[in-house]
Amino acid sequence: MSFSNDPVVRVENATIFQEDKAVLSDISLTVGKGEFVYLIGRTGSGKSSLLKTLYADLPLRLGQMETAGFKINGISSKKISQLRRKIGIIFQDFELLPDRTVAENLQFVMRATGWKDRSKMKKRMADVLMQVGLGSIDNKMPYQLSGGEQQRVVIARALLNEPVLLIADEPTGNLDPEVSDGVFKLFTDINKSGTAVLMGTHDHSFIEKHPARVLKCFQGKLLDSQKEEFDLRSNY
Ligand SMILES: Nc1ncnc2c1ncn2[C@@H]1O[C@H](COP(=O)(O)OP(=O)(O)OP(=O)(O)O)[C@@H](O)[C@H]1O
Repeated sequence: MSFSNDPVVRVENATIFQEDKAVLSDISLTVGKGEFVYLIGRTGSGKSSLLKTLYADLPLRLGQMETAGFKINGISSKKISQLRRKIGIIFQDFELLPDRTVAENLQFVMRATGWKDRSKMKKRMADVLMQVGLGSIDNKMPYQLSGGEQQRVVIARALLNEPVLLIADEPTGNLDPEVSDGVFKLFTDINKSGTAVLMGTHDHSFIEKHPARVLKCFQGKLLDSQKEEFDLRSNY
């Protein structure tokens, strides 16, 4: 049974693997409802591997993990679909279907997640596009949008089912600095409305502009600014 103030992420003594290699060993953490958490670390330190394990894209082989109330250990494919409805996942590459309009991209996810009523779908689409600062671009194709606009559509798509947690892996990595700032601010706005955000990033200027808890992958361990002091700016 899930209680409303349960953490959205709970990890106990987990080891994160890529094939047979332990990338992060014996890590434990919780992320509370509505928290904003950065995940940093040098390239190859294990950020994406940890995030992928949290959304059940990499198997969890050692330790305990729960994401949005779903036990990740031995999770079935049916439960993975249910989990993905409770969380939003955003990557560096915008990952829109290139041959479909914005509306069709959003409808595709809605149909796959059980929406049927056309007028409710239309309303929800308008709401999420408004939330990410996009007006009536429903009929545009992805190639007609800038990188920043495409990423906003991706974020809108992630918000369709009112996720309790957004997992973002380097979401501004392919954007110009000015555009990045706008997209980053969107994450802080979404967080203010109650959604927890776990964001992997190389952009340390965000941490200065919007200080929050920082997790750092470092030499096979996960450091946590709530528990210990470390250099937030350096990747080493
Ligand atoms: N598909 C894969 N198969 C095997 N090893 C992998 C795979 N993906 C990543 N790795 C290895 O796992 C380790 C952690 O990689 P990971 O992608 O999690 O790091 P990261 O911190 O997200 O890096 P970046 O900042 O470059 O995205 C690295 O040594 C990497 O080479």
